[in-house]
Amino acid sequence: AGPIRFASSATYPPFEFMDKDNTITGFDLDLAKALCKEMKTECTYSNHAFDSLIPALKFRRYDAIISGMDITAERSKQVLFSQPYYANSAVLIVRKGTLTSVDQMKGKKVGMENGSTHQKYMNEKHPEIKTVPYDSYQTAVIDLKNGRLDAVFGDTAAVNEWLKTSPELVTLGEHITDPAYFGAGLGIAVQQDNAELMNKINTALDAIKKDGTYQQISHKWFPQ
Ligand SMILES: NC(=[NH2+])NCCC[C@H](N)C(=O)O
Repeated sequence: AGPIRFASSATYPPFEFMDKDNTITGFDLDLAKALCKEMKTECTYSNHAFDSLIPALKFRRYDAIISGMDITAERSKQVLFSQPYYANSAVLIVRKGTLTSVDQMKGKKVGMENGSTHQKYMNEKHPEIKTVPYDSYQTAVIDLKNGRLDAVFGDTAAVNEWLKTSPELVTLGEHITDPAYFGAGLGIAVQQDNAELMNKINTALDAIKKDGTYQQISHKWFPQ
């Protein structure tokens, strides 16, 4: 067997992004590397657009997806998910001094990544809000800053990262954890018929949680 081919959409710091040297990095990458070390397997890491990650996995271009991906019932019809490796919630961000309550979002434009659970949630739960799909969250945040969007909706952990470098942005409203849309956390996905690899990944996850490697990686990317 060849290396395990991991794919991530590297536009979502701190989970996955391109560093200054154009190398794919982040919490998910460190986690995948620790798992590969634990499994004593060679692995490769590729950058791929979020909305076609699952199709590319199904076409066997990759063996595994690690991409800040929510474990949802709908995706579980197409892929096999690992145990959750990170708890998630979602939140809106706006420019400071603009909107102060979610009720004011009616008719406003909110951006999110195409194919994300955030997009589906907004479309179904808030038809009164206009959703604008983006290839990546990075572009959506740029458009929020320059006024083309009124808000962006994403994972709290990713949003917190954008807020660090964008003092003009602020969260709006409560953190949302609707399991019908956001599932029970983030998971690694493999092809549905690859239970063998999934067992290895879950066993390796248990091992790196037990020996402290997971906590070390988590502390590096999510310092408290
Ligand atoms: N690497 C990324 N761009 N990830 C976006 C993930 C968004 C959201 N957590 C989802 O599962 O739909």
